[in-house]
Amino acid sequence: MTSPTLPVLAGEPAPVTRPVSTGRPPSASLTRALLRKPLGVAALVVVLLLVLAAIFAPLLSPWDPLAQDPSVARQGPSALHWLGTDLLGRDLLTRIMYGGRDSLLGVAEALLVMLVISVPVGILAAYIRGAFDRAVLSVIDIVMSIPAILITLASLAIFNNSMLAAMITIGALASAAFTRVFRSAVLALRQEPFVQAAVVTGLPTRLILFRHVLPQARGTILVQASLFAAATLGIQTGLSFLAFGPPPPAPTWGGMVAEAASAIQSFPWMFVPTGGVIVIATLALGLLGDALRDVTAEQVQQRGAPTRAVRAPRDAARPADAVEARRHAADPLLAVDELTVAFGGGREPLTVVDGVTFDVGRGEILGIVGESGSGKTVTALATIGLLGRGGRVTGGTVSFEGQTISGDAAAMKAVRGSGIAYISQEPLVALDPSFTVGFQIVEVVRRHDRTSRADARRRAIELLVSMRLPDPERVFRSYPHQISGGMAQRVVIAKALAGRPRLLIADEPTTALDVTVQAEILSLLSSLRDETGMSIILVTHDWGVVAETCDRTLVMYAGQLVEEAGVDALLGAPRHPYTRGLLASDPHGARRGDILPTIGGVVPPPGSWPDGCRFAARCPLSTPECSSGPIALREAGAERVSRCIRIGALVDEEVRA
Ligand SMILES: Nc1ncnc2c1ncn2[C@@H]1O[C@H](COP(=O)(O)OP(=O)(O)OP(=O)(O)O)[C@@H](O)[C@H]1O
Repeated sequence: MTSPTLPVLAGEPAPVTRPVSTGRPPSASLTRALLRKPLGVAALVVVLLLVLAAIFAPLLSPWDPLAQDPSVARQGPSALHWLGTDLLGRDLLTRIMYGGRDSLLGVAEALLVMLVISVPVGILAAYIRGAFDRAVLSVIDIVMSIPAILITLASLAIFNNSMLAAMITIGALASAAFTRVFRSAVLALRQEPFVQAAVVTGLPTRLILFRHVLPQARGTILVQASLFAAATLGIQTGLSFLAFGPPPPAPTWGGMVAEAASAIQSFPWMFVPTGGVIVIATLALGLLGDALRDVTAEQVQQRGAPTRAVRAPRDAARPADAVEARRHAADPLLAVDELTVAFGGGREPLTVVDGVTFDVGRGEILGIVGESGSGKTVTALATIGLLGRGGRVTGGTVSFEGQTISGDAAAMKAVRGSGIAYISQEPLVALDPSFTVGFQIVEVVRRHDRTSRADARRRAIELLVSMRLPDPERVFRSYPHQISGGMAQRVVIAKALAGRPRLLIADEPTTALDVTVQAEILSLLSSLRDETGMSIILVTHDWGVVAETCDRTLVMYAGQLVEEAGVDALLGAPRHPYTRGLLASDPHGARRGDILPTIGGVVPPPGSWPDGCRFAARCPLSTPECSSGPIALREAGAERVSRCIRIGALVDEEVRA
């Protein structure tokens, strides 16, 4: 018999699920995956049979569970009594079926209380964070330090042996540990691109939680619910074994085992069916939980690791660069001033973007280029307040249409979706797999236009049409996994445009697409700018994209802006050796048979930046002066700047070439 101890964390938290492409609505995929596990199916069938037998006991059994008949007492299995009779001649199978009502109902009560408390509190704590999260964590610590079994016994004493009171107490106390599990699951989900994409389209938190976060956490919830039910069944039967709960002659599983134990020498058979049903029910619930956990883990593996690992080398202490105030337009749409971003908490956060200043004019397409790790994406994400966990703006400001939005959560929220929209390089992960494309666009249209469902649907179709999609109606009805990468990127752009943003930040929007589709998407972005006057920030590695699409370009290196110029000027005559090196190694300009030049060495990682020019170690023009101290940005011609003190040598080489 299981001793009555409270279930705490029933195993490792299951990985959060995000269904993968299976050709079916993802809501069905967890069930279908479970049905492919024979042990999981067997466990599910056993649980269902036990529940049905308990519910329909009066219909299924011809015997009265309380009717005694001493003439047939202590009998083994027979045609009349399939599992035999007990010490007073009552049919054992009938009593087991009726007894299941009390035990299974008790488990259901505790489960309900546990879920009602822990799911919403865990999800809200992870999503809202801040003071609420801290308060929740403190309460969890306090509740988990309370000796649960004493409180359960006390509640039985206070409420006159009421099993309902005991089960409510167990559910409430166990909810502390499960709140922690669900909180962790949602913390991981918060980083998922489709949740971030929902945030960036300006959807309210309530909607994001119920439509996009809760359905994805269902795998974790189901796993924990099954494992908790298995543990609670042990407690419930343990309590009835100890004569808590309904008094004899009412049948209870624990009470029947106690009766069997009293006659273990004279009638050992009675122990087999009465103890057996508890063992089978507990095993089935446990196996069901295990199968669900396997299924959710497999789904997570299939979709790959969702978020980037945090790197934490030490940051070198450096004096701040003197960045000149530069404005290309009198009234820029977006003004970013000395933006500095760091990751990691504690006393030594790691700076990854360092004093970046730039504007975006109205109707302008601004490119941001640089090698991997130079800080392009972090700059773009910080602009719209979407830095992941551990990332924060540690200096500088971001202003949109003259209003400072950095450090002002309400202003940032108001601007997202309708002022600034964001699209990432992986369109498929930016779409919630649980909903059709149409539903997701309509949701954003309705949020911003506050219009009827029919009007929102019309506008969603119009948006899909304007994305030059071949069969917009079909795409509207499709789930994200049913469309190609190119179509998905158009859908993501349509969704981003649903709020009529004035600025679109496109982070490598064509990287995951094949060359033809890349060209189509870029031409689509250019014509959107021409037709709507929308500004665009285009983060890219590709000089071809810059040449064809952008008006002006920033070159970033090791967290800094190292050159900024109009595209023609930059491509024609770079004024930083890094830009020149990047252009020389561009495969677009290479001729067949030529060996493509590369820049020797690697970008120094955050935390290892030198005090002087960060490119000096890789620069063919560097002199000792380059490494003597921080290099400030300087004018390098009309409306262009460069962070290089060797511009003269660069120009000389250019003239000689
Ligand atoms: N979540 C994070 N935690 C810690 N460091 C991070 C995180 N995200 C980015 N970084 C670091 O910030 C620096 C800049 O990264 P970022 O993604 O902005 O570079 P990038 O120029 O956009 O590169 P890529 O072209 O490969 O996307 C890198 O050194 C990166 O390791």
